[in-house]
Amino acid sequence: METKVGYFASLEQYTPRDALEQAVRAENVGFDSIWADDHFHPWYHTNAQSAQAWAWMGAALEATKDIFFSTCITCPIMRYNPAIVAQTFATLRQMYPERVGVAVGAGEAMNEVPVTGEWPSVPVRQAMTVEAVGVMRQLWGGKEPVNFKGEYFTLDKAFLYTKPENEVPLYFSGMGPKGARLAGKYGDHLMTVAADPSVLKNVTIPNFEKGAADAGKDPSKMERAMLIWYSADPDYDKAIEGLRFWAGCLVPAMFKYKVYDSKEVEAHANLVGHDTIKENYMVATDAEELIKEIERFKEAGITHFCLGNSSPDKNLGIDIFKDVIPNVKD
Ligand SMILES: C[C@H](OP(=O)(O)OC[C@@H](O)[C@@H](O)[C@@H](O)CN1c2cc(O)ccc2Cc2c1[nH]c(=O)[nH]c2=O)C(=O)N[C@@H](CCC(=O)N[C@@H](CCC(=O)O)C(=O)O)C(=O)O
Ligand SMILES: CCCCCC(=O)CC
Repeated sequence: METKVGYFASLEQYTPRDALEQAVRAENVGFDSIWADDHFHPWYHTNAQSAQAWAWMGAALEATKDIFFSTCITCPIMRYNPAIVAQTFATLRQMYPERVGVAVGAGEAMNEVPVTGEWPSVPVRQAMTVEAVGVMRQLWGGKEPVNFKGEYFTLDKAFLYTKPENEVPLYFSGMGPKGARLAGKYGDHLMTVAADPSVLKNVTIPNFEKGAADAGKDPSKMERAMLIWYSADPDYDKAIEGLRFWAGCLVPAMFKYKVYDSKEVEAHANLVGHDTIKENYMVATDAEELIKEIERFKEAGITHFCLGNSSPDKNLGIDIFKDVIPNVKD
């Protein structure tokens, strides 16, 4: 499968207008896709943003020429009703055929708790996500109004009048082994986050492939997309510190406990050392180093990169890919 290089235009880190300008620049540089985080609260507090992803996508699709867009990722089970997620992405895909996908996952406390007060366990949220995907697919494909009474969601003669020309490609996020299996079974493609390449190769991807095979699908035709942040700068220490905004994602407690106040997340993020940041994200002083990093993950089986630019100079962080993209494509 051909390698795709996508740009993650963060709505938590940059203003929506700034992220839109980055998307335009990234398309001109030759990226294959644009991905946007779908958040209510951000992963950092100081100077953070948190624009609504779907509103932004409409504007960004119009401002660009033909590049593919998806969220990375949307949680379709709590603050959003899955039927409304289905309607939103059907609308965007009808307006921009072949250019729109959606990625879904079981959610994060910082996006759901502030507006629902609820935070079910991981297994419950995973079961809700599976049911939500079923709801979305029934609506996208439905030629007649749909009645459905599930454990979590209900459709009562629900019909999508505005339909995409074909089904919206659905990336399913799996970070743990069970999540990856569900991604294979219920998604069109895998979405995951950067991890040790040996974990991706020996745990995440095999679980994804097993889930796909169990559902009678051919996993070799399904993308394995991965979000990873990078920072490029001629000054190595400056490049590492550029990634501070995302250091909270490296604190496992953020996923296990009900942490939803961005000031609290930031306090944890500020305790993360440079070594941990270096080990988990891509830090580079030139294009050559970025190419090597991407190759490590390609060897682990990743086929679609969603690259979050946390470089001190964000334009440099985009333009450097003129020298990276031709060298990582097969
Ligand atoms: C927590 C793991 O669950 P999993 O289903 O694998 O992954 C969850 C993620 O997909 C979501 O949190 C997702 O919403 C995060 N996310 C995101 C994900 C991604 O791949 C790319 C980009 C993004 C950006 C983004 C996200 N979310 C948003 O809302 N908005 C965004 O923009 C996991 O580890 N699962 C394990 C099972 C864990 C488990 O069940 N644990 C037990 C306790 C065990 C113990 O005590 O030790 C429990 O909690 O009960 C698995 O194997 O699946
Ligand atoms: C390990 C980080 C996964 C979630 C990242 C996120 O929500 C920011 C886009």
